[in-house]
Amino acid sequence: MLTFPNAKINLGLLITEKRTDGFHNLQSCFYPVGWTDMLEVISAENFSFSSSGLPIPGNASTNLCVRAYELVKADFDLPPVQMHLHKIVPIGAGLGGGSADAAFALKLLNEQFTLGLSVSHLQAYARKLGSDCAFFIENKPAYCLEKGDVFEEIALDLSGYYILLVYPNLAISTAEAYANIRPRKPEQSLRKHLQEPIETWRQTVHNDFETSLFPGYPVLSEIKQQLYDSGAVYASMSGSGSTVYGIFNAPPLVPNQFSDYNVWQGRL
Ligand SMILES: C[C@](O)(CO)[C@H](O)COP(=O)(O)OP(=O)(O)OC[C@H]1O[C@@H](n2ccc(N)nc2=O)[C@H](O)[C@@H]1O
Ligand SMILES: Nc1ncnc2c1ncn2[C@@H]1O[C@H](COP(=O)(O)OP(=O)(O)OP(=O)(O)O)[C@@H](O)[C@H]1O
Repeated sequence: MLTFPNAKINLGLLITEKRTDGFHNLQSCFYPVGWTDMLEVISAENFSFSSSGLPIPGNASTNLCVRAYELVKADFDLPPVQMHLHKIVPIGAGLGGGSADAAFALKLLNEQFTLGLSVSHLQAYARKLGSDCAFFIENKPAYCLEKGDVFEEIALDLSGYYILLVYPNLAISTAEAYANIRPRKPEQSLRKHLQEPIETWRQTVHNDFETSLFPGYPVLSEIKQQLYDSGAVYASMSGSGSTVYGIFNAPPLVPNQFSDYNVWQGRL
């Protein structure tokens, strides 16, 4: 069976407090985007995992797809499988790519081997693999709280808009980005701002990681400015970086300045 784990963007991201478990509570709207990896799982004599496309740092045995398989296998009599991941979504990019691979592996195993796992059961497995993972089980726009793994409905429909994602070939580790952040209680409601017209977001919808990362990586604020100069109605860094995205009313022309970067554009 073949599946296409997609990326996400964060529309606003407030880091509100450090938790006693070392993680941080946040508020953000997660929104799926169409930049995808490819993951194939077929039954086999022995278990194996391979990957192609972008090189994935670390040992294959710790790949999140393998960890997803092992997690389910601990509870179910899963047969051996051959897993192949073709990695396209940049890594250390704030796009949740690894988390999507893990969540889609869980969903695929559930379907392929008719395990009968419910959405909440799949989300419980996903939470064990990473904070961003649970979002990708339902994979629909959601207002996220706590570690980013507790969801509230949000009526937000950006279909009709276009997005340009710009990864400046700069991997930022999520753990390091969090280590340099100063949490703060929100003064205004992100949820309320997101319900207002997108043209107002430039003034009201912020990603707290921009404050801590932009001074050290000026290329990020340059890309954001170039996106606005190219006509974006809203532009921001996603997650803990380094991808910066712009949302447009019409398909954008990719500025020449981005020719050395890994870019993706499509409809929202
Ligand atoms: C920045 C975001 O992408 C926003 O959507 C996520 O919060 C990151 O989620 P993720 O990549 O799934 O992160 P995890 O793999 O769970 O954690 C990586 C590291 O990031 C830090 N971390 C992550 C999530 C969170 N809510 N608080 C944290 O402090 C922790 O140091 C953790 O060890
Ligand atoms: N399937 C996978 N895809 C990407 N990275 C993976 C995967 N499995 C394990 N990893 C490990 O996770 C690390 C990347 O984690 P990190 O959270 O920084 O990036 P990400 O998954 O691209 O998403 P984000 O930047 O949004 O958190 C890689 O360096 C790699 O060691």
